Amino acid sequence: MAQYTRISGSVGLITLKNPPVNALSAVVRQGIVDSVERALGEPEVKCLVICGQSGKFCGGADIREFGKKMTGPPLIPVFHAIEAAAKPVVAAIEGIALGGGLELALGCHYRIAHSKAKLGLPEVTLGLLPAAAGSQRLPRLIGVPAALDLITTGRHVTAAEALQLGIVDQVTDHNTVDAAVKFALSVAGQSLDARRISTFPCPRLSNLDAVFEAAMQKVRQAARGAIAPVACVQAVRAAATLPYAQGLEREKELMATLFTSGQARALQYSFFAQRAVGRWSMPSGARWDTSKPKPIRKAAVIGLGTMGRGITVGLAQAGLSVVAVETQEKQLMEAKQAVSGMLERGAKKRGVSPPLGNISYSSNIKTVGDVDLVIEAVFEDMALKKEVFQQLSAVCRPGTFLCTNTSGLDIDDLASQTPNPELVVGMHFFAPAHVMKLLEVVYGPRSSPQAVATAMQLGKVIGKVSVAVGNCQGFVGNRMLSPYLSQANFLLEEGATPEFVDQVLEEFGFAMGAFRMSDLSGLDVGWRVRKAAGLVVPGKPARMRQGCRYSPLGDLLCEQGRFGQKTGSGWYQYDKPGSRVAKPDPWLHSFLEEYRARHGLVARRIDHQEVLERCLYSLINEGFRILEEGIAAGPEDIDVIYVLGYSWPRHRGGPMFYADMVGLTRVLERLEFYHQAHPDVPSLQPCNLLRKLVASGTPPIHRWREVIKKVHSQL
Ligand SMILES: CCCCCCCC/C=C\C/C=C/C(=O)SCCNC(=O)CCNC(=O)[C@H](O)C(C)(C)COP(=O)(O)OP(=O)(O)OC[C@H]1O[C@@H](n2cnc3c(N)ncnc32)[C@H](O)[C@@H]1OP(=O)(O)O
Repeated sequence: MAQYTRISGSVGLITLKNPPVNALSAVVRQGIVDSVERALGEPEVKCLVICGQSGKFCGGADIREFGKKMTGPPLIPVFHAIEAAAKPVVAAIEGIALGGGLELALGCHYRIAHSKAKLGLPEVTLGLLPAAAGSQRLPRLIGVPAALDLITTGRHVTAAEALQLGIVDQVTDHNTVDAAVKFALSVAGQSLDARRISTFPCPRLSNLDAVFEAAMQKVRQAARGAIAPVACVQAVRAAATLPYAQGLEREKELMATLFTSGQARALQYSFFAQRAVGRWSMPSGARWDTSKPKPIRKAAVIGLGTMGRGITVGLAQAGLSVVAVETQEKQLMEAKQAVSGMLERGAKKRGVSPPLGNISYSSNIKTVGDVDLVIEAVFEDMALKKEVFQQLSAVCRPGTFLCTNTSGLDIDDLASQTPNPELVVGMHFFAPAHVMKLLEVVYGPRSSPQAVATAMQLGKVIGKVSVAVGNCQGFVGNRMLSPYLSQANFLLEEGATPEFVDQVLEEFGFAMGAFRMSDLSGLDVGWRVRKAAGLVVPGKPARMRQGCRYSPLGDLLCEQGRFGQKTGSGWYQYDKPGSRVAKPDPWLHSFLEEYRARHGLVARRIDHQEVLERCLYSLINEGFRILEEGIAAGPEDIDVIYVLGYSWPRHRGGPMFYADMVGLTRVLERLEFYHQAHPDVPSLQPCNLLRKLVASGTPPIHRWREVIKKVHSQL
């Protein structure tokens, strides 16, 4: 609702009340209309102030209303009524003014913001555009280039930047509502002619076409097929070239296409999924709301390779004390220098001082005796990790949580090295660990709910989106990647090139195709895993292993020292080791031809559809297996992992959401088709849960959990 009160005798105060973020639901919109009408009708009231309760101005339109029948007054006329008011209306912005929240403020005559407030038009991140006149008012207020930046990226700006841009009129460190009331009283009675943004001409640009061409090129490059950023540029162009009323019409037209699009659905699903994963649960019944995390003040990181360094930076930046341990003195010195550099660069970006003093470096593992939690980040080798865990058990004080940053090793096996396996969990970071948002928190059968809650909470403290997953080889992300990469390799055997497979996957929206990504991560990583699993038979590149089809192509490249970018060659060639520009490699093409000839394989024409379906549906099928086994609690967990950790295009929601969009029946049919053609590839065999979902009438994704529960109860 919106509450109307009179303060200081002559100020009408409208307070938006809709926890948690005062979103503009139908009731709130109606409340604003009623309150404005009332304030304008009261002769004693000289001015109005609009604020939000609990220190939050407004988080925008109520996203939960999208897709439902619209009720209540639409936003545009509400904001026009405010702008047209004959008495000054001041927005008192505390906390947030986002999307419709900022558009509401732009409808007001003045804006006062608290210094800690954040403002922005993030609609583009939800597959929309600021269609409550934001795309028309903002360029008129701050000019086209700045408006294009804010609207196409959706980035939030601080109050200081908002002041500099001209979005707000004043910033205060004190009580914002008091400041707004004082301000409103000071301007009461003055003409409002120059305060109605919709009447402003859009600031002229001499190079208008060039500016919009450049903006369009930039968004198309960054958008990976997303349509909202393009529509945002078109809407701002309308503001720059058309009278306000016509610009509004264009805004409406563009919004109409976006509003019902699959991309908007996917992005809004992704928004809620990212929040839903915080409400984790384990098959044991342990849950986020019944498991209390222990506060972590001091942590240790063991092993200062690339991952350990990034984790140390993340912890220190979040204000924790960190003991960073590396037993090799030379490595320790190098790591210290690298970590300090990372902290300094990060601090410079954020305009703060680097938290160098939060870290103490040591070459002795005994120095971790007084920490609350340890993150082991040594080389991905089980024997080495076990040794470290035995040492940690001897030196850590009782109750210390022992976490391992493994990307797929058995958590339970590691836990068995300690007298307190309940304190052991996996914390699978993604490189670069101080940048990537995703953290897989892996629980073993003996991990305590408190250990899981603590790791999940620590992830949040260091700015990660943490997803709790069960223990299995590769956990969720890497396990699903395995059939995807296998299919990509099989396609090469059958006639495709790495460039073609990557092109199809990149057109779908991945930042990098399977081969470019493998070259970046290092081909030796998978090689080591396959060796440990007994799959690599040097000198004998047979195409079957353990009764299933196997492609030794990756192993053969590794045997030649082609590990990807770092060695200057892999699936592609690079100018020099470490170079990032992948070029098609004639050597690889002849290598593939020779390989096919040696194995009696005849290259055939493979089309886009086959590449996409085989790579994606095999990955999705593994996702269903993961749900069936209870390794992930719901499809949202998998989708968040893929969007944040594996560059799955956000506007496609994630693999499980994509399967829902394509239609489960279609996914099942195509898997059946490909499995018939490749009966020796078990990952193409549709899994039980997928069949059950189709048999139970293909319920929409938000109802899959009901079927999963039934499957679990039958196991
Ligand atoms: C045919 C044409 C039809 C046209 C129809 C036109 C209608 C629209 C017209 C105009 C365009 C206007 C569009 C918008 O305004 S879209 C919304 C823009 N706003 C945002 O994108 C903000 C989204 N929220 C956030 O970024 C964050 O939540 C936050 C910064 C506000 C707060 O962050 P934090 O403190 O970390 O809390 P949480 O993120 O965990 O959120 C708490 C809780 O609140 C829920 N929530 C947040 N924002 C909204 C919202 N705008 N609507 C509904 N619910 C919201 C969030 O989901 C959390 O709840 P939980 O999921 O249950 O955990």
